[in-house]
Amino acid sequence: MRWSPSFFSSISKPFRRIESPKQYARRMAALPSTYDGPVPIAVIGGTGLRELPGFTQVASLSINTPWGETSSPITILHHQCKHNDKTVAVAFLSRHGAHHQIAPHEVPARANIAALRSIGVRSIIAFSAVGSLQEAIKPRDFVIPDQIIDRTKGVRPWTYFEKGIVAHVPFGDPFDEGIAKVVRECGHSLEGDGVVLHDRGTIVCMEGPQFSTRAESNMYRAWGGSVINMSVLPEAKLAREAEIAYQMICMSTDYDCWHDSADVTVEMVMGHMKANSENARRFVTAVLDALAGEEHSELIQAKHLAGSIKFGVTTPQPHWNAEAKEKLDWLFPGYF
Ligand SMILES: CSC[C@H]1O[C@H](OP(=O)(O)O)[C@H](O)[C@@H]1O
Ligand SMILES: Nc1ncnc2[nH]cnc12
Repeated sequence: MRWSPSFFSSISKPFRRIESPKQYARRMAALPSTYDGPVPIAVIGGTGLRELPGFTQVASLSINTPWGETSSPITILHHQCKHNDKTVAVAFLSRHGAHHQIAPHEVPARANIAALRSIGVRSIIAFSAVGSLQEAIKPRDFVIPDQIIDRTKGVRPWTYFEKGIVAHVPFGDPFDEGIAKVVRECGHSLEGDGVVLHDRGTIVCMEGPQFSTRAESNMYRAWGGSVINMSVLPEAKLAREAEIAYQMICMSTDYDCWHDSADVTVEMVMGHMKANSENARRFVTAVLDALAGEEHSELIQAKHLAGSIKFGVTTPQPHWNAEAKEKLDWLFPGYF
């Protein structure tokens, strides 16, 4: 069997021994633990995407935030751009941990987003395995969602503004249209080459970890849902509060349970992820190539969001709780 670099590390190398936590820790420890250069873009990997093979790992950062530790070390990858031969640094974080040991409701999203911001990240491309709620969105199709319906149950911490400092941010368009436009162009450039892309869609974020009942699945369809996952929230809300441009790329892995075909199982999700791994790898590479272009330098710095949170804070500064302020100062150094 010929070996080829694979996007989904463990599942797509069935004959390779699964790396133990100790071996992973040793591999990470061998990398430098600091990185000096700018890192404006991050990729958050989800189910089946725990690393980004094919990119050179140059550092592994362990960042402890006021909201705890991140899901996994943040690896810094060097990416050689196709168009201008420029090398860009990209941060990578595995949402469910290096060994998929973190359940959707346990993901430390506040720590993840805060840590990424602390190293300079201002744009996030988040990957997710999703169930399809529409016949036209077939397993292995990609969807670039533009709306979200929140069906989480309030068990996940979802804001940085609490305990004495109140703020409200606009969330009418939960994803970043500027980044989405680039992502859609990249997806379309790969069409006809095995990639099928749906430009828009509403993603339902359910609590999990159990999949939906058939009645729920049918209700989400009646609401106009296109796809369903367990992880776009609170990630997208926290990114907005942190003034980070955020866009999710969804890959359909099943028809959820509303469909006549077999009910969704983890095996089904993993099977489709594995089968489409090369397309997903090409998609993310194309997006990173495009975003590295000079014409997108303001976009990836999220200049359009910079300073926006200041208009959302309703608590007058003299009344701020000292502990809450200390945490916010970590997120926004020198800002307030
Ligand atoms: C293993 S199926 C359910 C699981 O898959 C998705 O994960 P992610 O969004 O991180 O790719 C979904 O949200 C659930 O967490
Ligand atoms: N059917 C489904 N429901 C929720 N999350 C999912 N992730 C992948 N498939 C899913």
